[in-house]
Amino acid sequence: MITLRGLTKRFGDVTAVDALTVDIGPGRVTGFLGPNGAGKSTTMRMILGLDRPTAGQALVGGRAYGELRRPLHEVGALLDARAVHPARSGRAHLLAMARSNEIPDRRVDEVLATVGLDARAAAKPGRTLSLGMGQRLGIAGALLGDPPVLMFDEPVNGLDPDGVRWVRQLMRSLADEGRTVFVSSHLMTEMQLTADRLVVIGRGRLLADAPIDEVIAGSAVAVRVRSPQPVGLAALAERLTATGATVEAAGPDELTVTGATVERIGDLAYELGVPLHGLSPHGASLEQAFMELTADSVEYAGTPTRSEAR
Ligand SMILES: Nc1ncnc2c1ncn2[C@@H]1O[C@H](COP(=O)(O)OP(=O)(O)OP(=O)(O)O)[C@@H](O)[C@H]1O
Repeated sequence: MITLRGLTKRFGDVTAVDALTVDIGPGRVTGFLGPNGAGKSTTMRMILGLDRPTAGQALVGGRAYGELRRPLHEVGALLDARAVHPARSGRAHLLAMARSNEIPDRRVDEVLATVGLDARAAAKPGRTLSLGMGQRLGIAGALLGDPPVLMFDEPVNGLDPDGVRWVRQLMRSLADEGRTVFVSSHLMTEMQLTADRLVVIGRGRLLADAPIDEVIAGSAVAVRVRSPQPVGLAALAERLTATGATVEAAGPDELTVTGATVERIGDLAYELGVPLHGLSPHGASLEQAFMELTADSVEYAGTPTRSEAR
């Protein structure tokens, strides 16, 4: 469990992280999203004790990082895949980490196998590693102490499609083992496939902390409702209109509703005894939800080109 309480970081005039209060729980993959400069890396650095909060707390398993007796056994992190020693081999890098944390050497070979780095790749000096190999090495380092809490900053950066799929499966299996998995990414589609829950920030402030489906549903412009009973559908349309929603016929057995959530429409249909054969947010995607949520917190908004504006 990661606990943030009023977590704040200021760099001079810039408030990078602004009173962030959130719990990142075990047994699931929590995605960490925000536009460039939103404060994601600073938050992760504070959790790892690399930046000192201006105010508030960042706790891992109820303790500040500095109070953890055996940090590598409590939290593992991949923050920057390029942060490997240029001359040292991947294996030597992991061995050094292991030995300074009383972790047996054989664990190094275990984690190298887990991340798919063979003996030849693990023997290469850090400066010759591709970004993808660096990511795998960084993930191996995070897993070394077999910690219950794992944090990954942009872990699929530089990976090929096989690598991306592998990271996705790894996150899932780590969460299924009951671990806390906190992962940042710019890639919405990747988050949509990987995360169970999302924490979204903009200009350091919390914008959303909810299951991914809820974040997406919250932005749905319209909901499609299909029923084999035209009379029931008309009654449902009437009730929805009375509650302020906008209803349009989308076909003989289908309505398009705006201004009401999927849950609200489902509940009303149930109340009225109208059988539904379809109830789906239409056109909603995480990308769209993200754009709506963060519209006011983008630091450097570009001017949309004509094709983007459509
Ligand atoms: N050491 C520092 N000194 C001054 N300002 C900093 C420092 N580190 C971060 N910032 C500022 O704090 C804000 C948050 O930066 P941070 O890197 O945490 O954002 P991010 O969400 O990780 O962004 P990105 O997605 O671009 O990596 C930015 O405005 C950044 O310029």
